[in-house]
Amino acid sequence: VTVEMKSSKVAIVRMNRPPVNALSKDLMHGLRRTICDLEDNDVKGIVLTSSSKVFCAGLDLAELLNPTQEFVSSFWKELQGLWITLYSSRLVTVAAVNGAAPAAGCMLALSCDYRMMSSKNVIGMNETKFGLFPPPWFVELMADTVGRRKAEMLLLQGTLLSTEDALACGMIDQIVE
Ligand SMILES: CC/C=C\CCC/C=C/C(=O)SCCNC(=O)CCNC(=O)[C@H](O)C(C)(C)COP(=O)(O)OP(=O)(O)OC[C@H]1O[C@@H](n2cnc3c(N)ncnc32)[C@H](O)[C@@H]1OP(=O)(O)O
Repeated sequence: VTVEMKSSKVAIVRMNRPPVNALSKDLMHGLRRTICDLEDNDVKGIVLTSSSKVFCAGLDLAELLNPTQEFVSSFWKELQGLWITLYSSRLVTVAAVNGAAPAAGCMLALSCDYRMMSSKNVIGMNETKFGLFPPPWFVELMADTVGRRKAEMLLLQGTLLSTEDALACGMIDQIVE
């Protein structure tokens, strides 16, 4: 995770785990620590974005291949901790979605106060496409953002929306070129 101060009050927080910012346990820990440190330093707002062409590919599936029970438990704790920290942050949080944002990548964006997204990208929770279902708090985030029925349809079908369709249903707030 890298931090660039745009002024004394606004920080650009970039996920920097090539090639796709898959959320490993370490990346989730680093993100949470970064947000907490900025909160402790009188910063007012952050822009969460990526240093590569993918915003965030969601959870690191490689780390979740044949894990021990202990690892899954600590991974899950880190995921929940990151979500609670970002969602409930006192900072003004803006997601600048500058690449694909599937699954937990979408969760990160939906946990922010405002979402802008570049065109020709995709965002959504596609877990059902590979036999998983998003955790309940992912579901609530989506329902709070786009409405319950729309969320049900998107989540059941594991739909990834284009930037334009995401704007049309309120999943994002603005398209930025
Ligand atoms: C304990 C938890 C239990 C349940 C949780 C349920 C909730 C789950 C939430 C999730 O987030 S699951 C993850 C869902 N993510 C995806 O479906 C995204 C999959 N990836 C893609 O669609 C694409 O990779 C892309 C993000 C659109 C980027 O495409 P691009 O063409 O730019 O890159 P490429 O596909 O060639 O990938 C490069 C490289 O990265 C590896 N990769 C991609 N995604 C992941 C990932 N999520 N985890 C780990 N690794 C990933 C991919 O395999 C390539 O690796 P390689 O170069 O070694 O082949």
